Amino acid sequence: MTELTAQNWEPITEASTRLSDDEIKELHKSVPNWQVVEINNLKHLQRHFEFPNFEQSLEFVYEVGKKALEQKHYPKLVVDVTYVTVDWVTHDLHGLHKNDFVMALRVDDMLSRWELISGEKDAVEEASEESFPASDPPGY
Ligand SMILES: C[C@H](O)[C@H](O)[C@H]1CNC2=NC(N)=NC(=O)C2=N1
Repeated sequence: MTELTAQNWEPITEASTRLSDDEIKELHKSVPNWQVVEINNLKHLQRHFEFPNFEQSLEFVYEVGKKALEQKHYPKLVVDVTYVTVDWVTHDLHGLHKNDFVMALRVDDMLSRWELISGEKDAVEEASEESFPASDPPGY
């Protein structure tokens, strides 16, 4: 099979069609932790992520949201205290497109760096608190 990569994005045009079941099966091999689910006769790509607390769930959703904004391809995000569900579908095509698999792969790539990302954030917060203590913000 041709390996899916995070760069495989294709613009949706009038010629674009949703994937066939065989194509879905093939692309699914690149993101095995995601599930293909059928909702109201439409196939979606979903993954459930667990986090130790709501803060982490929210940070994760924010990072996924930034990826979505970069690409203007938007997921359904369900945030609960200790889990997040990410759901991709290409609404314009009423089904799955390769792009949904590309986005899933980008989320997986981001997750593999997740500890690093949250670690860096903590460090940044500490540094800015030192420079501008909450009791004495700049300009006050
Ligand atoms: C014009 C605009 O780019 C399109 O409507 C995009 C926006 N983001 C989208 N996101 C998703 N998930 N599916 C779409 O069909 C879609 N369409």
